[in-house]
Amino acid sequence: MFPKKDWSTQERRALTAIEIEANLAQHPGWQLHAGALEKTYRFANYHETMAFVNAVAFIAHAQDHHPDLSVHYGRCVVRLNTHDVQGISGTDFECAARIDALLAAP
Ligand SMILES: C[C@H](O)[C@H](O)[C@H]1CNC2=NC(N)=NC(=O)C2=N1
Repeated sequence: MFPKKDWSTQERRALTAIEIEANLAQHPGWQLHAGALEKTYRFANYHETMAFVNAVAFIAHAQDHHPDLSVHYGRCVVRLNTHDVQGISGTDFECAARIDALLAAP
């Protein structure tokens, strides 16, 4: 029903610490924490938080890249890493940008 594709244009390899720093500078609010990219999104209430969570799940399915989500009443913590390279890849940053775009002003 929902399209799924190998969407990443990124080479599947672990980025170096310098590459991660350079990418973080282009992705406001994201930081490296315990081996993953992490960002906390805040919302007015549970309903808004869950709307965000469901939109992220839709992206994750379509892109076959699935962030860990920690869901709270007015907050969702998103964590991204790439299992097969045991690190952070360009795919993680691409996914981070797509999640941020959900909340960008039209
Ligand atoms: C086979 C499949 O593409 C992989 O297992 C995908 C699935 N979703 C994933 N999600 C995340 N966050 N990292 C991965 O490395 C990953 N790998």
